[in-house]
This record gives sequence, structure tokens and C-alpha cells, in this order.
Amino acid sequence: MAKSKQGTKKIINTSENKPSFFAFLKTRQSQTILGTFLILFAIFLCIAFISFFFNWQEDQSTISKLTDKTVRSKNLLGKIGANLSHFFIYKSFGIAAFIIAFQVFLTGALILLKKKLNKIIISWNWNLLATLWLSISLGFLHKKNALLSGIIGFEVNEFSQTFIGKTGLVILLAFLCITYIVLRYKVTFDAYFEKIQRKREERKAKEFEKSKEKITEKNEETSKSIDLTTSEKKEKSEFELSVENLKPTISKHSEVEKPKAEYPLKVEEHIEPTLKTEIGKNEEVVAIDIEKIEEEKSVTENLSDKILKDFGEFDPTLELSNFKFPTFNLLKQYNESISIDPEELEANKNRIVETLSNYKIGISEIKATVGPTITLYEIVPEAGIRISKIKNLEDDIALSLSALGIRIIAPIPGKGTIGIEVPNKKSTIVSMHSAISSKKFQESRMELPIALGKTISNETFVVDLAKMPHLLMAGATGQGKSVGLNAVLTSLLYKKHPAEVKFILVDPKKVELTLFNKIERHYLAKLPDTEEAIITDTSKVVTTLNSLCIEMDNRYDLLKSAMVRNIKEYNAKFKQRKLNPNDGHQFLPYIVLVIDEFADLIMTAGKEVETPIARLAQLARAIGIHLIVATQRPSVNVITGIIKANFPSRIAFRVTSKIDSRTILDAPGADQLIGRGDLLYSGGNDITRIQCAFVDTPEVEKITDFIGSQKAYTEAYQLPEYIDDESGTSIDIDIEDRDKLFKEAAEIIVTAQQGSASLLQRKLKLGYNRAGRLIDQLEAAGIVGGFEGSKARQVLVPDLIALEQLLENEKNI
Ligand SMILES: Nc1ncnc2c1ncn2[C@@H]1O[C@H](COP(=O)(O)OP(=O)(O)OP(=O)(O)O)[C@@H](O)[C@H]1O
Repeated sequence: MAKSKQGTKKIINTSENKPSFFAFLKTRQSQTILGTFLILFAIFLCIAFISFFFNWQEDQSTISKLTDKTVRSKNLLGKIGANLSHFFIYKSFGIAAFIIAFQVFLTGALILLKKKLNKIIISWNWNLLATLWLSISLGFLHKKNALLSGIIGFEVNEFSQTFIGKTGLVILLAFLCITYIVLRYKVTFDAYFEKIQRKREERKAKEFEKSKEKITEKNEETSKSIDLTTSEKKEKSEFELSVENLKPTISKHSEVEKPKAEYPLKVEEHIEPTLKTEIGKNEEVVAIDIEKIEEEKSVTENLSDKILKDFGEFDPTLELSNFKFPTFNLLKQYNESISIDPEELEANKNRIVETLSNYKIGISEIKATVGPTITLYEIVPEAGIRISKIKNLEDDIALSLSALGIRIIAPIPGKGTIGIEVPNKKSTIVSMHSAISSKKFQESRMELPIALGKTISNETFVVDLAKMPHLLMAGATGQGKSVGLNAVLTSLLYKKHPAEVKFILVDPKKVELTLFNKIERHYLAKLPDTEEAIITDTSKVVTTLNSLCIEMDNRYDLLKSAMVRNIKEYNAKFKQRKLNPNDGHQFLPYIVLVIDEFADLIMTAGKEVETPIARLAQLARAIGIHLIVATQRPSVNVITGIIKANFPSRIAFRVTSKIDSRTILDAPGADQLIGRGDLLYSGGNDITRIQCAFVDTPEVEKITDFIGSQKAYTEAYQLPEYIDDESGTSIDIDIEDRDKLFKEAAEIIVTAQQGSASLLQRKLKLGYNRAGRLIDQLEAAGIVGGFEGSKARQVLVPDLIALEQLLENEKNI
């Protein structure tokens, strides 16, 4: 399974590394090269063709001797030119071969102009048809000149004439010519008639203009001599032009054909008053110019689709594309065949039946399911037996079976039977190997799949951490908690690429998780300017949690601007290249925060830890931050109400008391477990008993070595910087304690005359904390002024000479 998985991975990688030839053709460089080549090749063909017409007779003998060095061709482009021309002109289309050369030129130009492929194909179709037609026509007209028609034109001619005769061929060629023009140039007879009509109208308009001028002249004369009314004027008008004839004409022809006839009417009504004043109360019409409105071009493809088409989906794993997932052979294999001892089964069954019959509980049926560590006896009690009666006898049955770890489930949810779980005398180890290599885990499509172990029916139990969304783990010392945590982490390491998930590991015990240091630059996240990625110090935990809260807020901002609801949708959108990295968008890995020994943290840091944890637990699920909190002591002051409410998924290893079991699971049962990885998982409603997969320290070491030896990112995933409000400035900083970069920082600040930490961060490439400390030291030295809120601090030293003096004076004090 592992091999096949890695195999697939490899195939994907190689195909990604070697883009296809077609993808190459899509790049602008290749298009430029191809376009230029075609244009030059077209010119080459043209020259060769022209030269061929002058030299074809002399070159006849050289055609078949292409490789013969002694034979020379007269064609300007040598033997290749002569051969190509011979092929295209003589053997194919005759003079029409120039259309082919033109088409090659056109193809090159269209490629350079980034035109679509289908446009190029269409132009090829039309021009090939034209070539064929011309070749046949010339073959018809000049039968004897083979150079004009080429062999194709000649032969098709001969062939057609035998069928439809000469006249038939003329008609056919004429029909083909008309069809070609109509289809290609969309020319119809309507258009022709309309053109004639338009010309006629233009002529009329010109005549009208002339008559209009005459009217004006006449009117001027008339208004001087006689004072007539408008109607009279109309009646007495001696002009022959009737109103109907004075149709205005659209002087500039537009594509809008039909409405043209209607324009004059509208214009007439509208413009009448103006005309009257202008031309002396004569009814008049005006020709108007209609500006052609260009239709806005709509884009069918948006930018993100185009980028997606050109570059494909964004691949977050590209930077570490050669990353190999750990192989199965790094995990130990155990003998996992469950041996059923029939005698043990029979004895247990008898004891259960006997005990129950002592309490007058009759059994109608009993069935056993043997799991890796326990056997489940399913009992169907006789009719009329109350379930609570059996439940109350739990301790008595346990006593009579004289075994630890008896758990009674009455009734088994969804089955209507009563379950009695009895530990096997000989338990079987569930190896991490079997859990990881199980089909269920390998084929899971979960976001963060975890192979926790095996259920009582020997099925691998796989859960999705992303759905949990946070996990609380409790168990007394030595019951398998650390192994459980390692199983969780191992599962994720086997399934998730370093680009997809990052861990923040908090290990106050300092020894449990140290092995993961080796995969720091692959899988771990840490605060800037910190040495160790694995956090062992309580104060750092507080900073990290707060920093994680900032990361959470930042991620929410990103989600908001991307208009998505969760990290899955966000990453999908990012992969589809719908989010612009220039706007701060990036592929977001899941972050899994693992805290071991939570009780210890709460004891030392209390509210400081609880508040950010509660905040993260409440809000972080949508943005891919998931918490796993493990504790030895699941008491109420450690697992407070607010934490519990936000951790619906719980794992309980064996705990020491029923109260602890209730705290962690809200149900008894965890105190009845047998230890060594025997656990109860509660995913909200029902509780499942699972034997945790066993992963040993040497196995974890092998896995981390395997990953650690591979190419990594340049640094661990950087969490945002968190500035503690209380780490305020204490300005009496000793000269001796100054930062190494103090002088350099002072020079930068004085030169720029701007006292800001971010300037130092940028120039000296520092983290915010160190830059902030430097500013404090500069303040203490009197180089910059006090804190002024959002404004940059005032610089108190005017130039570098003054600074030099100040520092010199300091030394002398
Ligand atoms: N799933 C398992 N299968 C078999 N044995 C196990 C399993 N889990 C734990 N054990 C056994 O129990 C021992 C203790 O386990 P582990 O170190 O995980 O306990 P723990 O709960 O982390 O203890 P502590 O809290 O003191 O660190 C292991 O060394 C191993 O022998």
C-alpha cells in the first residue's frame, strides 16, 4: 500500500516537473519563436516560388538530386527552394501555391498577436479552399500551362469535365466562388441593394442641400420685401420640392440598417423650432450624423481562469516536491494474530452465567467477540429482566470474574444487548504498522486522519482531527498517554506533506517529544527569534499561545477577504489561483498544537494559559488550528468547564478514580481500563473502547530521522510575533548589557532621523522583540525620545558626528 502510494506520488511529481509539449507551446517565448519562424518561412517560400518561375526549366534536372553536391540549382534559395517550389507549384496547386505561402505568413502573425488556435484553423480552411478553387479555375483557363494550375488543378479539371462537361464546370466554379464569398465575407444581395439605395439617398440629400441654400437666399429676399404669414408662405412657395421629398439622410452610414427610415421623422418633429428660426418658417428637415457606438468587448475568461489555464493549479508541495513520505518498514511489526483460547472463553462465559443466575437474571443468548485486549460478551437477557439490575451488579460480576477492567455496557447502543467486556489473559499488541497500513487509514479522504488503534472487533479506528476539532487526552501515569500522542503525530506524518500541516509541540517534561526536533524545518512551527522549536518553558508557552491567537485572527482576516467560511474552502480557492498572493494570501497549512502535561502548565501559569487556550478552542476550528491537550490529572481545576465545553472529543486512558473518569468522559469506565494503551474514545455521544496503536521511541526516531534527512524548508514555519504588554520599557539599561548591534542601530536611526523599531527590523533583519529592545537601549542612551503611541519616536541626535561624540562621552564617564 505504502509503495503504491509513493508510486503515485512519484508519478505526479514527474509529470509536474516535466510540463507537456503543449504546455510549452503555450508560453510566450515559444509562441514568439514559432510565429517568427513561420513568417520568415513564408518569405522563404515566396522568394523560392518567384525564383522557380524563372528557373524551373534549368532546375528540372536538380529536383531528384537533392543530396548530390555536384549538382547546383539556379533557384535563389538553392535546391531546397527548388524542391519546395516544385512540390507546391508543379506537383500541387500551381500559382495558387502563393496563397499557401500567404497562409503560413498569416499563421505566424496570428501566433505573434496571441490569436486563438481556432481562428488560425479557420483561416487555414478558407485559404486551402481558395487555393484549390484557384488551381482548378486556372487549370480550366490555361490547360496547357501546368505551372499555373499545378497537377492537382489539372487533374481535377480533367476528372470533372468528363462528368459535367466544360459548361457544367464553369457553372460549378461560379457557384463555388459565390458560395465562398457569401460564406466567408458574409456578402448577400440584400447588402448590395442596400448600398444602391444608400447611394440614391445620398444623391437626394445633396440635391436637398442645394435647394435648401436656394430657399434661404429666396427667403432673405422675400422677408425684405413682403411680410407674409407662414401659411401663406407655404402656399405661395414656388419651390418644387415637396415635404415628402425632403427626407433627411443619414450622412454617415452605420450598420444599423432598418431604423434609418425612421430617423428623419423623429428629427423632423424635434428640430422644427430651430429650423424655423434658421430658415425662415419653412418646414425643414436636417440630415444628422449618427455616431457609431462601438460595442464593448466582453471577456469570456477571467484572470484567475487564465492563470489557472496557463500555470495549472497551485501546488503547495512544490517547494519540497521530492519529499518522500516515511515508509512502512520504519515501523515494527508484531505478531498480531489474536489467539482465542476456547477454554478461557468457556470459563468466562460460565462465570458470567453463574453470577447472573445468582442474582436471578436469566440469559437467553450469549455471544463473544474477541478483540486484541478484551473480549466482549454480548448477552440477551430473558424477557422481563430490567437492565438497571444488571448495571448495578457490575462490581459483583467483576468480583466473581476476578478480573480487572470489566466494563458493563447496558445496553449496547443500537443493539439492544448488554455488553460485558472482559480482558483477555493474553493481550495482543496493536502495532502502529498495522494501523498505518490498514486500508481504512490509507484510503481515508480525511483532512487530518489519525489511526488511533483497533476496536474490539479488530477494526482500525480512524478519526479526523479536523472534525474533532480539538482533543482532550487524560490518563494516569504509565497508562499509554505518551504512546497515544506519538500515535497521533505518527499518523499525521504518514499522511500529510510538510506543506500541509505544522506542529507546535509543548513538552514541559522536556523528554517526550524531543525526537521531533529533527523535523523542525519540515513540520514544526515556532516563534521568530527562538532557538528551540519544541517548547519546554512555561513563559514561552504563554507567548506561543498568544502568538497563535494572532495567527488565528490573521487567518480569519484572510478568510474574510477571500469570502470563504473555512480553511478547506480557502485553500481550494487559493489552489484555483483565485486569491492574489500580493494581497497577503497564501496557502494555509493546518496547525496542530500538542500540549503534554497540561496540568503542570495550569499549575504554573493558570489563567494566562487558560484564556488563550479557551479562545483558540472556541474559534480556531474554522481556520485549521487544532489543539491536542494531554494531562495526567483530569481534575476540574485543570480541565475547567470552559475548556471541557470546547473539547468535545476526549480520549481516556486508565485513570485512578471514577471521578476522574467522569471529569474526562462525563461517564464512568475509564477507571476500569486495564492500561497499556487500553482507552475509551468519546466523540461526543458514544464511547468506543480501543486498543491504542503502539509506537515505540526507536520507531519514532527512525521516522524523524527519515524525514529529517530529506531536503527541508530554510526555517521552521514562523508564527507571528507576540509582544507582551507587560514587557514594558525599563530604561536604565547598562552600557555593558547593550545589544551587539547597538551602534549600528543608532547610526541607522540618526541617519534616517526616524526612531522606529520597524526601521531597525527592516535594515538589520531583526525580529520585533530585538528591534524593540534596541529602541529601549537607544532611549536609555538619550538617542531617541520616549514612546509616543503610534508615532515614531523623536530622534534627539541631529547627525552622525554628534552621535559619535555622545558615544565617546559615554565611555569617559
Ligand atoms: N498501546 C500500547 N500497547 C502496548 N503497550 C503500551 C501501549 N501504550 C503504552 N504501553 C506501555 O505502557 C508504557 C507506558 O506508556 P507511556 O509512556 O505512554 O505512559 P504515559 O501515560 O505517557 O506515562 P507518563 O504520563 O508517566 O509519561 C509503555 O512503555 C509501554 O510499555
